[in-house]
Amino acid sequence: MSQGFVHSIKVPRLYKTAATIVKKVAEDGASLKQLIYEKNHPNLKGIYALATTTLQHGTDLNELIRETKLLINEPRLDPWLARVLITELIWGKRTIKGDAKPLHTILNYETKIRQVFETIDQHEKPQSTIKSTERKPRYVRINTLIKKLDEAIEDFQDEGYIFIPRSCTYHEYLDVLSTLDGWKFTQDYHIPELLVFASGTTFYDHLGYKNGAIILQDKASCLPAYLLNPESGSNVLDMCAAPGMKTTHLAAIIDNKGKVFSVERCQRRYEILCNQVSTTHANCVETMNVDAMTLNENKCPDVEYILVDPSCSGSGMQRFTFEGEQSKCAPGRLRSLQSFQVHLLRHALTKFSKVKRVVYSTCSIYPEENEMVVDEVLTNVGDAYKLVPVMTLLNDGWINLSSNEFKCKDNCLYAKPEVDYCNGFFVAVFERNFDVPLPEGRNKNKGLKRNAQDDCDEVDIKEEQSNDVQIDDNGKNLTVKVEESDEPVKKKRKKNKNKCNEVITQEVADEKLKEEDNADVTSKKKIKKEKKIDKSSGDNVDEQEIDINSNEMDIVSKKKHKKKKKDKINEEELIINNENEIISMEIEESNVSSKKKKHKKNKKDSNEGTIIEEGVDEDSTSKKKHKKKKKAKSDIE
Ligand SMILES: C[S@@+](CC[C@H](N)C(=O)[O-])C[C@H]1O[C@@H](n2cnc3c(N)ncnc32)[C@H](O)[C@@H]1O
Repeated sequence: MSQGFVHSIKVPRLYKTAATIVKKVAEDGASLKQLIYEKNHPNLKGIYALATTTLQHGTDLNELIRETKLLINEPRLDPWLARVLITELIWGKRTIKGDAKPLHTILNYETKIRQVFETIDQHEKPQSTIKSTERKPRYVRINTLIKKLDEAIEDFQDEGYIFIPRSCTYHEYLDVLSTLDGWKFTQDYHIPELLVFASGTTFYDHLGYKNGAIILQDKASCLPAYLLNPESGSNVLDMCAAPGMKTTHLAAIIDNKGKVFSVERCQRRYEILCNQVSTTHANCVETMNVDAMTLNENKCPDVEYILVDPSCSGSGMQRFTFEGEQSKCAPGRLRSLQSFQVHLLRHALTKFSKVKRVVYSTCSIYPEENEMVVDEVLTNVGDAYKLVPVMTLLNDGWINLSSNEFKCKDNCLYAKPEVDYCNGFFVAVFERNFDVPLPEGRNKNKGLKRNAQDDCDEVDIKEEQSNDVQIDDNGKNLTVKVEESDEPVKKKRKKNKNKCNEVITQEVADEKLKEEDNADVTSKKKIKKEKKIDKSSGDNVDEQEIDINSNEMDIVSKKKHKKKKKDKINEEELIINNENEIISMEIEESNVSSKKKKHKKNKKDSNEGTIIEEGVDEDSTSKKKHKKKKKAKSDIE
């Protein structure tokens, strides 16, 4: 630990509070006024002025930060606080007083900032406010396993919401969304059970949310299950299931008739999945804590529909940040993700002889994880599958499609936040041609060295990114990560270590297949769990890249030592994503076990549900809040 930096001088509360408010307004579309009045601060006027000015100069601030490379060179500096301080320096009092470290950092850049400011001023850039299109509406999926859609709409009307009937065309619908405010709500143009409320509408205290009747799920995340559209009574496989948003959507689509095999490799996320399944009364779901690459027809018989929604870069989730440009995904990481995605999708397409339709989705906007994955797999499967043009499935009501430059042409869809008012997303729909036999041979995994820890990490990073976007202004059990947004990915991954630690190669997968064919499934699961826990206590994985090479092994063992130390002092921070409705929770070991108990209890008493976003025990909440406060405090200092 660095000895030179003393965490004693606090950032003035005015700046700290303004930064928190700006963040919430920019990312979540929360109401500025409401947030201001919530704050019990002697200088409300000052905060209001500072926050509004910061928001008004969003574009200029982005440019100033980019040109000065401020956040690149100062990764510990909270970006929101930086914006507030620059605002004070340029448009406010023109000076900042105080001895806290972030203030000094900004002052060190003052000359540079002013120089850049001169140039952007000369260009007479328009000073923008946060555009309404940058605010994501609040999507509420009605869980039709618990409540009928028309009843839900009526209930909301009884609560005072004003229903705008479903639009006739997609363009008309987008117009409605652009003006959706206050108490208005409407029905999604494509997905009937999805209702859309004004940005910032909160439901964390809503009874329906608590009892699983309503699910806060972004439209993008609803598209895969909607497009897979399994028939009631059929068997469905969700290969990458946690935290279970799409699994439970699938269960609702088949009306709990048939079966959803819901597979999650990471144990920590598996527990969350089980909780979500139980809360939402998705009784047709059979959860499996295994690697999807080990699945076959014996384990998941008669599967006709498969959803492949693998870990990805999460680049589609970053739009709602204030950042003008996205943080780029390292090429190595992207390659590794792509290779993993290809293997998983190919497995889905080739190992289940009865499958009719497979949907592949990512919340990435990189062609490397989308068109390029689809193209590669299409080459492997030949004519045994064809892509269904998504445009026809959506009755011509979509705007952004995959690129014609690829083999998959414009058959797949992209959701674009600035157009579709939802997260960035990609979906491809494959349909089986039973006239052509499936290609023979193994799904070779040579060079594929992803492990369960990687998956937990990948998702966590994505979730953290999306969490920055999704924080609810009501904030129940949500973490406002003011200080950490620019923390390097490497560090975040370190934080999110958990029990899963299983290197998956083809050899391992094959061995598992053999073993499992001979073993009773339940006892096998137990053994696996024990194995994982054993490994996690001694092992560790490289935190930077998924492809571990021999040089990195040294680093790994050093990290082992560091991590052990760190683990003792750090509580585990768990961020759950439904890729859209995110919750950040700090979970202590005890919570994990109490969750397990809770899950068991829920199974017994299906009327009592725990809520995924809230999945923390009530009595531990205040403890966590305290810890959270402490952490935020020390970080900002
Ligand atoms: C994008 S998330 C899935 C989100 C989920 N479909 C939902 O809608 O709630 C990807 C998940 O796949 C899991 N995963 C990654 N590789 C896997 C594998 N080989 N087998 C099973 N699960 C895997 C990750 O741990 C992660 O939870």
